[in-house]
Amino acid sequence: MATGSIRAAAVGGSPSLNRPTQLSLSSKLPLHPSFSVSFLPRGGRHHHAAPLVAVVVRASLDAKPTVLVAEKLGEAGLSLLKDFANVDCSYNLSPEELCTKISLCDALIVRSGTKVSREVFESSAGRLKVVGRAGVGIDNVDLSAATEHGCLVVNAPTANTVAAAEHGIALLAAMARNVAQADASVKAGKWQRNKYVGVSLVGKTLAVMGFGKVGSEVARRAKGLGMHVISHDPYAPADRARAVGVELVSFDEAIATADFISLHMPLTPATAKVLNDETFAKMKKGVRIVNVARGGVIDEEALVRALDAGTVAQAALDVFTEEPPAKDSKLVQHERVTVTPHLGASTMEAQEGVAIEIAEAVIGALKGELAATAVNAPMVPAEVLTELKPFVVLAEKLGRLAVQLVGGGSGVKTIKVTYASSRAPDDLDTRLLRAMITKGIIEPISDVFVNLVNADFTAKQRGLRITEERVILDGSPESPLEYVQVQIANVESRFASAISDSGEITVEGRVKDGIPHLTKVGSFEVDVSLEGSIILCRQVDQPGMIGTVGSILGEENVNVSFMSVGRIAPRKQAVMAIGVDDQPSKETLKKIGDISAIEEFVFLKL
Ligand SMILES: NC(=O)C1=CN([C@@H]2O[C@H](COP(=O)(O)OP(=O)(O)OC[C@H]3O[C@@H](n4cnc5c(N)ncnc54)[C@H](O)[C@@H]3O)[C@@H](O)[C@H]2O)C=CC1
Ligand SMILES: O=C(O)C(=O)COP(=O)(O)O
Repeated sequence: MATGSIRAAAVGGSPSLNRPTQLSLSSKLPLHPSFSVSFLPRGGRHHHAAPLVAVVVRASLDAKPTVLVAEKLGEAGLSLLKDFANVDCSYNLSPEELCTKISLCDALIVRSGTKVSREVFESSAGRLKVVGRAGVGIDNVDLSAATEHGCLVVNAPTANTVAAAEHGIALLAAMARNVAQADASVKAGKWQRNKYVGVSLVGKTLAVMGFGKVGSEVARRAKGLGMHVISHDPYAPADRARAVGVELVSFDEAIATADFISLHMPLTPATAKVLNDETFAKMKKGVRIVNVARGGVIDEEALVRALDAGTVAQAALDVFTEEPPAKDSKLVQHERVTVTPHLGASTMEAQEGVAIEIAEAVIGALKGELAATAVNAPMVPAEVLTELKPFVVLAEKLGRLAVQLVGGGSGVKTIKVTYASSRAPDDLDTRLLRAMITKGIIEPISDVFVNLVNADFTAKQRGLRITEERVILDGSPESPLEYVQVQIANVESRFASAISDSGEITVEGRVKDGIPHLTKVGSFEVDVSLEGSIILCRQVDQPGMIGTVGSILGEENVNVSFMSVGRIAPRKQAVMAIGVDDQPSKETLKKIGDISAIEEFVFLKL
């Protein structure tokens, strides 16, 4: 059976922030505290062969969530939101007003004009579960604080791409032909045809810095204008650039050879002030710069110096380090600078699209789905999710069981999870399972709400070290997993039999006909479906035990769903696992404990 390699990995960091650019699915995971997900068998709870149905349960059915829309959002998006939630459109809130309001909101929707700071998450006191950024750039949202507070951040990454690219091209052409300056001059009663002679675009080299969604659309359009387009993007696939007829080059080559530079990278620590005194000095004299990305990628004071020195002939800027910029900003007032007030995404079409995209993402997240555009949660593809659904439930329940077995104030620190599967390691994405085990372990012992967003962070914060191992089995890899084992090391147990021969609290489970089952406790093999709650008893194996315990429970009308006995050998020690639908009273549990053959027992809530 169990053969082959074992891979171990320690988990400690925050969840991956990487996500595929295209993803079209949502998972049903509890991201909102008033929502939970159950997977119920169709046609009765013990009809195990029946297909599973995912059911989203809202704890308080009358409590509509409240969504605060803090910046102007397209009507189509607002109307979707209003069908589902109480919508509070409050624009131009001060930071203090935002912090006050947020404690009454389940979701917040912003554009680039609202800083969603750590204070906002702290002020929400755990109620805020989703921040929707109606646009691309999430540099105005404190992602670390969101993650620490278990708050999902979603954006609308595609609907304004074309608008931003068109604005980039508009600025490029307007700058080259002095459109804004000439317009102001004519309106001031002048007719200065010689002063506003421009430069041509055709045949000039354009360096597109950042070959993502907007950058590639700008490149495509610039090619149509007859420009020679090169690009610098350390992460873009060369074949995607080649397909548009663009060569990817180094940063230095791009800035040194370009007649025009157009910026399309996100603002990150690596791109902050990437255009500065040093890099301006490497540029061709008379270079022209367009920025529709973020103001912070340019050192604005250095740009003023480069304009004054003639290194940079012109600049066209839609974005600024501080928005709005100071009225007396030298950069904004510069004669050879064309400016717009962050209009890249502002077309009727883009705003309609963005509003719908963000409304759907926020509603999905509030319903307990994981939106495709999540920024601070690991993404799990649709097919993987469908396959893993019953294992997701199993993982959480094993975590819950394992932690409830801890006793003696020993402190939970080291958790080992083993996944046994005939799949190759790369073929099994365990992030979701790890998050659910973490949820199962932490939630019964704290008031922290754990979800896919903050699971790794919360584990790290509590000093939990979770290591994952893979047991690779022979056989057909039809099912993603054979069993999952959760072990807690260096602890005592309330139920000594849960300690395996190797010294850890051990619980192991499998999925049978779509239903999660507990199949091992300590070194004892059992088989009980993980529904309702469980009583574990260690006893001397002898006839009549099942009947005795069953009738004590029956007296109190506690329905027994499953019973199974795992024993070392006939008439030796055995562990009996009893699944019960209801919680037995203390007296009933005491009566079970008083049965002379029962050496120890424990009641565990699932
Ligand atoms: N002015 C406006 O209204 C709008 C501004 N934007 C901004 O435009 C920028 C690009 O947006 P999208 O194309 O949608 O994003 P994207 O994520 O599709 O593309 C960004 C690209 O930049 C690349 N990149 C990352 N670090 C880089 C570096 N150090 N040097 C060069 N390239 C780097 C990435 O590999 C990626 O290909 C973002 O900052 C976004 O906020 C987007 C829409 C509207
Ligand atoms: O999507 C982006 O990154 C933008 O910069 C657009 O910003 P806005 O939504 O227009 O404030």
